[in-house]
Amino acid sequence: MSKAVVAVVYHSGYGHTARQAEAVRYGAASVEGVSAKLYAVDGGDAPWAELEQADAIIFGAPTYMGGPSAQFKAFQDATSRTVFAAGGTWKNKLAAGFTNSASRSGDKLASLQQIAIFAAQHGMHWVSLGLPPGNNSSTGSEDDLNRLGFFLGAAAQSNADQSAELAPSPSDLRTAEHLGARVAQTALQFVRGRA
Ligand SMILES: Cc1cc2nc3c(=O)[nH]c(=O)nc-3n(C[C@H](O)[C@H](O)[C@H](O)COP(=O)(O)O)c2cc1C
Repeated sequence: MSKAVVAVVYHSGYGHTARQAEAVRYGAASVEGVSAKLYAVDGGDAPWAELEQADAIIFGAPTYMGGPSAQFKAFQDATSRTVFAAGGTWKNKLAAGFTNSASRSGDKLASLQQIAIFAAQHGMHWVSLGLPPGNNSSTGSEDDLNRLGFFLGAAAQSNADQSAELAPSPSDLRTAEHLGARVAQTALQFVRGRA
């Protein structure tokens, strides 16, 4: 049976989004037949050849000032030359996104939208979160999966006064794992369907 490769590319300034990224990778790797690898970026350098081997790329960044961090944006901008102008080498790969910030909203949606548009510019197929919103009823709680109620990708919230050992919350990390697993399962369907 064919196997699928999932890459998780992220930036994290202070470690919180790194924990979310590791949860995404863990979820993807939990799917049999899938290998998943983390790639931290901090500007315009990235392991381009390795990313080209991936069947799916999951992008993640902290939300800074209402959008993906500048370091992640520099990575995105670099793909104009290394991926787009190089022949559109990410076309027809799967894509998904995640973001983390201090406020429950914190304008995270703007970051996910920006990442989804970026994926579309590369001709990638966007995979949504695929979970109902949690914590939106009288019986809901902060422990619910997708407690922040996003559809486009996985969201996490890290209290501004807590270190990355304490935040994001366990429910946000489980939500991130779910996204990784969903992308991995979809990648297997694509890889095996093409085979
Ligand atoms: C420059 C900067 C801008 C920020 N802007 C936002 C924001 O727009 N919304 C928000 O909720 N949190 C904002 N934050 C808080 C971060 O998103 C939050 O601390 C996050 O956990 C950082 O993730 P990291 O440790 O992976 O860098 C900002 C933090 C910094 C340093």
